[in-house]
Amino acid sequence: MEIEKVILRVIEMPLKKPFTTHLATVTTRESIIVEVVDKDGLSGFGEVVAFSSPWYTEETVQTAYHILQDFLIPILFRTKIEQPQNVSQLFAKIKGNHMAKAGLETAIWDLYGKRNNRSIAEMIGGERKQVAAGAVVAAKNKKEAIEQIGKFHDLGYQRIKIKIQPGLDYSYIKEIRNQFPDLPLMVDANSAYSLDDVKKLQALDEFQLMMIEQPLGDDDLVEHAILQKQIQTPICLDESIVSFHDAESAIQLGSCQVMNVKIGRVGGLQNALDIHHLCRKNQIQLWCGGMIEFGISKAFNLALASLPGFTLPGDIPASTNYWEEDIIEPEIEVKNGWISVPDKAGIGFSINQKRLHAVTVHREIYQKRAV
Ligand SMILES: O=C(O)CCC(=O)C1=CC=C[C@@H](O)[C@@H]1C(=O)O
Ligand SMILES: [Mg+2]
Repeated sequence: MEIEKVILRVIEMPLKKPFTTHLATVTTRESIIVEVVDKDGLSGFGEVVAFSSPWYTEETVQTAYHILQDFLIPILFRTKIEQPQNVSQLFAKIKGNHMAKAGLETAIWDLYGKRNNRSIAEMIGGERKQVAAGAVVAAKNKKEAIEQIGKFHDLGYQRIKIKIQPGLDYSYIKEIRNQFPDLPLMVDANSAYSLDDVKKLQALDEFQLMMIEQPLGDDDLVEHAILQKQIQTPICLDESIVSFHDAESAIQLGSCQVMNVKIGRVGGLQNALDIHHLCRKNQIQLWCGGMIEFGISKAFNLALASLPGFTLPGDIPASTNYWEEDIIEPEIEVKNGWISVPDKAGIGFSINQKRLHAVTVHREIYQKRAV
């Protein structure tokens, strides 16, 4: 594949409702949409899921834009890409910046799929034709959260994830359990606790939670292994797993029983596949995490979640959960708690060019110079 042109678009869209965690509240989502164009004029699309500020990882829209423009795109123009599986190695000499790398690497996966008339799911070995819909409730207060849980429950979502922190945990979950005793429920702490809170976290064992996501430090593996020996609830890691090596170390240490895989956080689809194969071999359950992202990234999440090792519902809601109108068509729909995995070429969705244009706040074209 000869990439002739790369187009970077910064897009901005308000969320239908604020997304609140103890770290930050997201009301407007900024992302970079990456378009790679080959010599025949065919386009592939990827999405950089970094936020506008470094509250989840150290990356931001600005840092990712800089790394793409000044390093990754020039590397791409100097190299003939045989297949998308090789792109992550191509970027290996650039340290970190996983979301910037994933945005470009996934665009190349989409282009390759379109050129060869193969869906992403088919190219990566996906087996499921539909994946379970899962929702995240990140409301600003308990009352609103319980209302949202009721709505998702009625829509048939197969798992609800809520945000917890010290002071918003035991009584909050108890209230939810009183109203929804059998709801498949998990909690995400985004590193709000420390080993001083072991007793608080042990108390949550009474609620039959599916898992507790990232209770401790966002770069920790050792303390999570210590904690897992002291609580019944399975620990799931998110922020701590940014590479294949982290996943290997977490398994060796016994830091978790479940992992949330996000293509952006681990630096691309191939890295996510490598983690999938490792975790399958080591009986670590997986689910596909979300990044409050748009339909291009969610399309890759659908393909990833169709793999056999993704045994738990992920953060995969309908497009209408966050957006008045998504940038893909058709939009992602939940039917009786399930979402179909597209089997059309590439990401399997068309780009809603009118909507993409309407939400684009900055656009730049990078042309491969004739040598
Ligand atoms: O994309 C979704 O539907 C939810 C995403 C989500 O829960 C998160 C996105 C980014 C940071 C966190 O707040 C949280 C997570 O940690 O998984
Ligand atoms: Mg998380």
